[in-house]
Amino acid sequence: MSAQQIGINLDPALEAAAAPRLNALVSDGVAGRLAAQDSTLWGPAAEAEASTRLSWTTLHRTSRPLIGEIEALRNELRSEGVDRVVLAGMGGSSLAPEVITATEGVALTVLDTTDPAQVADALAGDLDRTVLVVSSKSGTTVETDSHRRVFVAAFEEEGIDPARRIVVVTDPGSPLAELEQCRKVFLADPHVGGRYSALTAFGLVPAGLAGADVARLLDQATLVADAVAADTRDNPALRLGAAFGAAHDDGAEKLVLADTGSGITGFGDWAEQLIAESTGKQGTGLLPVVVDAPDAPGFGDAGKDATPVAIGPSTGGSRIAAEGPLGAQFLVWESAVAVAGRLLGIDPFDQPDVEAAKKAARSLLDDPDTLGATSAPAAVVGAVEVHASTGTSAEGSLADILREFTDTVPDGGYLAVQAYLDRLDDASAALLRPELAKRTGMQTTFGWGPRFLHSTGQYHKGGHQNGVFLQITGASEEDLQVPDRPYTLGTLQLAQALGDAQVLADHGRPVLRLHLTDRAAGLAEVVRAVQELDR
Ligand SMILES: O=P(O)(O)OC[C@H]1O[C@](O)(CO)[C@@H](O)[C@@H]1O
Repeated sequence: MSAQQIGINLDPALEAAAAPRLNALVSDGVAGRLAAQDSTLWGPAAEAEASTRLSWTTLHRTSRPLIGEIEALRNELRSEGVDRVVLAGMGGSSLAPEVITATEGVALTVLDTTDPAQVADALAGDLDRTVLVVSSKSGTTVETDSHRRVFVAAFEEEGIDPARRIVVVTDPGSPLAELEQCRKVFLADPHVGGRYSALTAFGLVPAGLAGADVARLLDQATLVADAVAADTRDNPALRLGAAFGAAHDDGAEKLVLADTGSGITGFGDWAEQLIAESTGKQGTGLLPVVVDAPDAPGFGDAGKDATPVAIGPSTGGSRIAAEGPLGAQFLVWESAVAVAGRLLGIDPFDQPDVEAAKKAARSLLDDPDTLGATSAPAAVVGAVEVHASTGTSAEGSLADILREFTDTVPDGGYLAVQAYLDRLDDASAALLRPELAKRTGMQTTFGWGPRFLHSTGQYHKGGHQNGVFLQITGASEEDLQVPDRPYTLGTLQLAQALGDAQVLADHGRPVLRLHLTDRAAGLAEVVRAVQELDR
């Protein structure tokens, strides 16, 4: 493979619009300065944060010693018959290993949910063969802490010593770094933020333990590293970053990502967090819209507010196409988003609005009565309870309610579907994205809660304030108590939905929550109602 194998193709109009930005980036020496970890690239306000966030530019070299350690532990575990890997981690602590293993066809069970049924499914796997990787940079993320607690209890119940079956990935100094009940702690480089951590221990340990060839990823990144560090007009990261900046400034702030035959599985979900959490702040940013394929609604028919981006070869509808192997794409996209941050005038390394939703969820958990009161429905239609925030109506049929609600999306705005459900058993909820996009003609995103809170959640609150939010929550047949905590997973899941809805409403954004009292029947009713909408 040569560096040329990572190609960024732009349509001629975007190429022309990006050219002045590309020239400025080259003459400012941005690529070389980024490779040298110059924290002044994003202005004085961002300098302190950036000075502890740039080690990702050299991970293709500095992560090498990890490979042997991972291999040794994998061999040890396998010799004990432990070959099923479950990963507990949110956002940057699970998205990279998920795409790495999916691309290689290697099995990895990812827990980035508080849905009781989805967690129960992971617990129902063969625990005799299971190792749990607990990944958290901060060591304090509530979802990951809950997963660890339920797995410790389940291991103990089966007579399995949790200290032999838990592997930790965390930053030095985090509470998890001190965890006694674990087999091994991998300390990651603390000078890399979660969404830039694909080639640190956060990406490599779970993927490598599951059986992925992680050395190859580092090789792929190495082959493109010189091109990414070069202050030249054909630098793929500068080209991609300049195109993002030009598209944004032209009003096409949404990046519609579709795989066009890249050979990578699920790259959009990883890129979604990188783009949204890095750029969606101070009322600006790039909104990633991940779609199933180039023929999905929103891609080929994108309007002036959106840029169709092919992951893989260009297609008729794409304006940007990024081709190359996964390890190279990680480095190119991380660099491009950092460059776009400079062009947009924001700090690409903080996530100032994520904390607000966490805080609101925490205070709801502290006061379960409020949780009960907030969940009284404004209307009930079959198996669907309707909860509307100020400014949205709960009158008429489900289709009427949805029609009136989607009409509140402003010109050039977007509709976000947020499903706090089981992404395996309730997978059909994802159909709502193409259905709504097709019938409303609006850019529509879809996210599983609480996973998206660590991804597009930052943009929703911090980015362009033109989103309208459709939450779907559902009753759980069985709930799971979180050991030594005063809440169940189901309560936590609801508090997360209500907490985020509260913060969105505080930002003046319309929120409609549909609660499914019977998940299958309720989902079918919602899909039917959406199908009654027309443009
Ligand atoms: O690794 P941690 O500290 O558990 O955090 C998980 C995720 O939560 C966030 O900090 C904020 O949502 C992400 O940036 C990060 O990837």
